[in-house]
Amino acid sequence: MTGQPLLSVRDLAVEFGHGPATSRPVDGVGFEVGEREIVGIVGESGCGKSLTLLALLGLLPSGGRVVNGSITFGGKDLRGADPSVLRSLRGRQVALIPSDAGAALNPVARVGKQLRLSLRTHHPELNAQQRRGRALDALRRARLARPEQALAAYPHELSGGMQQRSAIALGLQNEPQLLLADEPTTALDVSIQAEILRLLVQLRDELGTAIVFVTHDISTVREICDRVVVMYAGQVVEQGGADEVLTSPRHPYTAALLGSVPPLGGVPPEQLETVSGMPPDPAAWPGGCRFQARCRRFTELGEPDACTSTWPGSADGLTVHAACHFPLDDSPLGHSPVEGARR
Ligand SMILES: Nc1ncnc2c1ncn2[C@@H]1O[C@H](COP(=O)(O)OP(=O)(O)OP(=O)(O)O)[C@@H](O)[C@H]1O
Repeated sequence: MTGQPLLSVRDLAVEFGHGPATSRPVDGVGFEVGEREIVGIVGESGCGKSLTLLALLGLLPSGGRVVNGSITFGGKDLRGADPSVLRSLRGRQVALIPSDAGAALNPVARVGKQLRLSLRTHHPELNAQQRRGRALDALRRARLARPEQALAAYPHELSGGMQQRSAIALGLQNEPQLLLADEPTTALDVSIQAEILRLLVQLRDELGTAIVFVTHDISTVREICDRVVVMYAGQVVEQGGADEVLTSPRHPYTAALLGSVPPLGGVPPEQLETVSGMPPDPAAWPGGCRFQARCRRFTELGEPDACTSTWPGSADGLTVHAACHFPLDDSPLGHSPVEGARR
């Protein structure tokens, strides 16, 4: 990344509950997103990916609060920002696309009306005809085959893929600088998933929108992301260029995650690796490295004290190399010394 990042997150922490019932599912997350960059946040279910995105926009679920860290977007501090500032930012400069397009679209309003309403909020200077034109353009840009028809349709009259394209059109029609996409393809068929991923890359190329793409599926990161942030148990354990991290992972967790997907372009092995065991509980994080209980390298090295006593990441959460006391060397992936158990 050259120059100032568009988005900079440092040491972000989110808590729920109080007293002994306090949990901290996001605990010291740091990463940056440059202009026009596609950054993938990847990790198993429950590692804190969605909460990280929601915290950026001040949209945490009830009871959730940001208790530490900084969020800077376009040079402005978002953590301390007034709710009205965040409201005007959302949909205009930053758009959020959830995994379930149904959640982004109002089921009782025609798609065209929803697009026009959002335009009216963010571009009051446009007249009705201009709004209709812009809405149609947004649907065309999202590659909806029959945009006029989609404009007049209720969401339930559209297929899952068309709904997701409409949600993308809604998110991108105000040409935001940053798009936050939370598992935008999980609810879709595999062939449609690939089309939506291609669409996101095309839109970045056409509009210059930076994208933070959240997924538990590391193979989609391979396809579209410039950089990758690997999260485990509320923390960033590794981040860097997607090619570098995915071909030469340094954190045993990244290597184990990669063992659970077929090799790119290669013949899938008879059995995929999986990461054995369960992640720890956000209400009772273990000391030291949180991956230790599932890490084969920890066992192979005779359970070194460092792993149980000290967090190996950086203090501001911006772990560029692996947050591991005994990272893997730079040998290309193939036979990682740390693999999950066989299924
Ligand atoms: N409303 C809530 N109240 C309390 N804890 C919550 C709440 N929402 C989420 N959590 C906790 O935060 C953890 C992280 O949730 P988050 O949704 O960010 O995970 P994720 O990595 O996005 O998972 P997934 O891939 O399944 O969406 C969860 O495991 C859960 O323990």
